[in-house]
Amino acid sequence: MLDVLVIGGGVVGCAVARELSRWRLRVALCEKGADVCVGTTKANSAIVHAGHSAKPGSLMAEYNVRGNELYEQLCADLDVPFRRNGSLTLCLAAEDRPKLDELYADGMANGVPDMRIIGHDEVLRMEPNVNPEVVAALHTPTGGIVCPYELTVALAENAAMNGVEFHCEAAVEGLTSIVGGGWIVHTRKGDFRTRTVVNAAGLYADVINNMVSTTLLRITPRRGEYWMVDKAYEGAFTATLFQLPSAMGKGILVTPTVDGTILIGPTADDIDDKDDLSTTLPGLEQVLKVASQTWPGLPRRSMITSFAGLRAHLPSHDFVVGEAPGAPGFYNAAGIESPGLTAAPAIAEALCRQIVAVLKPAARADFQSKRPPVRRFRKMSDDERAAAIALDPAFGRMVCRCEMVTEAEVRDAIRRPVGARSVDGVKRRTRAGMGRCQGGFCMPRVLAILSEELGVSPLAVTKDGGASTILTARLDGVKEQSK
Ligand SMILES: O=P(O)(O)OC[C@H](O)CO
Repeated sequence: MLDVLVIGGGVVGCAVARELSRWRLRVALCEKGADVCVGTTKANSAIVHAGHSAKPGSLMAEYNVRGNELYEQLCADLDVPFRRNGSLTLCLAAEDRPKLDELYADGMANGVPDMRIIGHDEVLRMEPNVNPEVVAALHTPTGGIVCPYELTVALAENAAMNGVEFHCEAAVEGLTSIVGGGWIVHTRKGDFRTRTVVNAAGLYADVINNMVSTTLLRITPRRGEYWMVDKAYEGAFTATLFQLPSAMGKGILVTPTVDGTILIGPTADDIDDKDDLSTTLPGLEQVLKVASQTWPGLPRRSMITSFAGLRAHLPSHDFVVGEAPGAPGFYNAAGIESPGLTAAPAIAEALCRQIVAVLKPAARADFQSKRPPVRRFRKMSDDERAAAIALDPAFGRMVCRCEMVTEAEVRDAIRRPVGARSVDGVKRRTRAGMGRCQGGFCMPRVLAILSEELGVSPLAVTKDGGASTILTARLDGVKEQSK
């Protein structure tokens, strides 16, 4: 029997699993998709929020500020790039100036450190490419940026190193309570008997909660559309740039990413379909229009891709974290929309504390807080590159030219714990396919390496699990696998 079954392999589920792995507990995680990080976590603004936008007194505010504090150490332990680039919330019209005071007051109430309201000249000294009509801005130096996939994969790897079992393509179909305590969780990969359950199912956390709790939840998918600007504009901004928030959220931002691109978006549209990740012409036009108010020089012709993500929005607009009413041993992490990425380490800390108080396990003396560093060719000096190639010639074979990802890195991403099993799995772990050509050059090579490493036909390799195979048939006389 398990001690804890975590449902959902997004950033919250993986953070909870990793946190629980500090203790002598038998922990497993089941994920509906073919990989971790394929739901809400895979498409968001990649921001570590300072915490001034959350309503004082809310769980969002509490976990935002605490999560932000935890980021430095967490990312250092997991070898995940994280930058405290600070954020500016811009006031672009004189009549809106009092709104900055309100945000500042909320930030103070939430315990956000070192905030300042700065005037037009100082904003432009800090960010010369910002709209020169800016009136003033709230500067929050503790704001940061992180890559959500690198973080989630790293959390999963580290949890697996510490004994957590991962089961992908294991969608939950039902739960049965066990007389005397505990749950049987019925999944597409079989039944799991467990003393406790953590529901971190993202957009589906309401469906899972409603199977067991006396308090029903209803999550609305709130779609956000984005554009990604080419790396040629790296350095255009240092800070994350928000405009003033509205009833639908923090609005369309402009932010550097840890990988050198610039992300703009998201829109905020409530929709019905929890899986509808389509982009729309009006949505993408809206992003360009609003982002141009922040960045008048926005290069419309330098977008390398567009995408949409879905936020798991509850009408209360707050996180639901803790044991669910009427369901002993069943813990929710539901309604985790923005600032969920920021809050994930703090939600994990809180849920782990609650579960440990009930199960009373001993701490693991052999917990390994660090995962083996990832060797990223693009970040090596010339001497380091030469040494890496001398030891492993696969570092000398470039797979993705845009992002400088070598064969050695692709193989490593497949071989690591909770390793990549699809082309997009490799992309999320290495950035192969995330650059200017969006995989046009590297995808066949990644596919061939996956086929070789996994020992399957190239015809069976998928883009992102399920039925998403890429090749449809073998041509007579042509070898299946190119080397
Ligand atoms: O509009 P919000 O409040 O859902 O925030 C989304 C932002 O991009 C922040 O991550």
